[in-house]
Amino acid sequence: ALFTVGDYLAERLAQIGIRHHFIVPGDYNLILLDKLEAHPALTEVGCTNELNCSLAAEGYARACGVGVCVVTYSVGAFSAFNGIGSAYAENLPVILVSGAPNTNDVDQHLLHHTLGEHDFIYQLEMAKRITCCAVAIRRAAHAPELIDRAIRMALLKRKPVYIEVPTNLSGEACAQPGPISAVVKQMPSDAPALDAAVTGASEFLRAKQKPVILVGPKVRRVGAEKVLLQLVEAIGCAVVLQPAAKGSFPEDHAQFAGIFWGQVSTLAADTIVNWADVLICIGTVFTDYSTVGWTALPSVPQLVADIDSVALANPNMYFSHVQLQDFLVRLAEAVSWNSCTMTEYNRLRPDPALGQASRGQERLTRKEVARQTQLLLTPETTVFTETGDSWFNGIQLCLPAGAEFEIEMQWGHIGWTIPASFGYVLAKPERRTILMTGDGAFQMTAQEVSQMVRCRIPIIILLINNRGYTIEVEIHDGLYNRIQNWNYALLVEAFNSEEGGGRALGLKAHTAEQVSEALKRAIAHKDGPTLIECNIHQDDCSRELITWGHFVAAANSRVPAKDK
Ligand SMILES: C/C(NCc1cnc(C)nc1N)=C(/S)[C@H](O)COP(=O)(O)OP(=O)(O)O
Ligand SMILES: [Mg+2]
Repeated sequence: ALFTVGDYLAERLAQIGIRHHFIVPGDYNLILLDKLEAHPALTEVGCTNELNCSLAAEGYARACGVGVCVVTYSVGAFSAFNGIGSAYAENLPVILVSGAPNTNDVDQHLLHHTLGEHDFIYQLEMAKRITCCAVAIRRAAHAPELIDRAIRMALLKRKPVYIEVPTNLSGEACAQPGPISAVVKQMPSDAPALDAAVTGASEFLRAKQKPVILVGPKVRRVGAEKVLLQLVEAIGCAVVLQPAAKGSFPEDHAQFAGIFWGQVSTLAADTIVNWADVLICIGTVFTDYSTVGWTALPSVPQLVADIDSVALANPNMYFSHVQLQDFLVRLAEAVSWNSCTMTEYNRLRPDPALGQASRGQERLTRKEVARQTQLLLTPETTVFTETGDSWFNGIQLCLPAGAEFEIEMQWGHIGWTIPASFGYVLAKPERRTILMTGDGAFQMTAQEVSQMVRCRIPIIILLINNRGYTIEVEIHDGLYNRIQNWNYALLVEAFNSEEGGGRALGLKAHTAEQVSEALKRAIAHKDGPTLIECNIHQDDCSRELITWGHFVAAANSRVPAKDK
């Protein structure tokens, strides 16, 4: 049979480890979808809309390192751009493939699913702004070079890419692909830079007494968790995590000293950070949200190890092209033991707060839901926490060894957990996946529960119904933070169809007793998702959210600088 452009793309996707591709069909991508579906290693997964399609690919990339979503031109791609923004912000290689108009029509005719003008490059130009590489195939002969370039850049930069395929090229003859090693080969560190960075860093640290390691969200993105552990155990110092890095270091490790989040830190992490005389920042990202409105920007000198660079505070030096993995391994060999901050932290470590169980019939509280969620956690559990008070409830969880934690703190798209967990579970079906989401968030992407039913995915959705946008209320309230209340339990059961698929189970809980009953049923329900609507009072939110909200509101309301 003829080997085509669509076959080339299918083969490359399979070769980089893709086993599921997320799609919404449209007349510009149907031939391409046929070619992808024809590949034995690829399984097509339909999504209810392109926002969810791109977020499902983002969640898939969290589980297996790369994801792909295939949409139609403009009406599809514009919605998918939001999930691509998340992939960019979260350093995830997601490949956005968009169908496009027939090449014969370009600059000749006006076409549907376009802006209705003789302009066929606007989408490519938009994609360039939110990806590390955007290509549009205009002739079949160019397909191999363009496809390989885009995929290679996605894997090298850990950022999304864009590939535009006109509807009449997918089925055109195309060269066969050469070895995938040429596409996936990583760039090794520059040897002199690596040597100098390690020497400089170990001298810099030798001159310090109280080192603390601060782990950021990028460590997991380059798979550096194991070499991080080597460095941690070579120094012996206290280790704290940024909130978006939760899950990338074992919380049962003796050196774990909590989540550092300024005034809303856990386990007194901020006290040891404030005592340190040097912070070893590994894969860290300091934003208004992660620094509690800039009130928790560390002020001590830092050694900053990023994805492919190292920066020292003294001497003030910068080393580019030093891969994080290489640097951590070499630094672990070079550093000397210094457990002084660990000794000090062990004196500061707060006693474990034993959540008091509420009595069965009392009105349900946020704390009680968090307490019962904690009891659910096992080494096989993955927790997705949504932007909202769920962030603060999730961050407080103590993860047993092996438990995984996903959060989208940089992009912060409410509703992300539903499609992202759907994508994630397709790549990691063996894990028990639990979502902590809010009523406002759920209303953004609820349709994707329908695909969990269709694919019989037993995700447990803990929907905290506090009647509105509570984070926003705590930052700055107004009528706009009120939303229409839904019958969430009834809604998910509307996705059950006689024509097949699994079954969604919708449960309501108003008391502690009802939550524990519902959780027992959720764990037993394997043939599809279970949504447990946890009804709590609208003012019942974490004190951390209130504290954090005050500082973020203050940061948001700074008057313009004079010279602007
Ligand atoms: C509206 C908005 N943020 C603005 C926003 C608006 N649109 C998108 C896509 N993402 C966003 N973060 C946020 S955090 C709501 O409080 C979320 O409400 P909910 O899901 O109900 O959670 P809480 O009640 O715990 O806050
Ligand atoms: Mg809410």
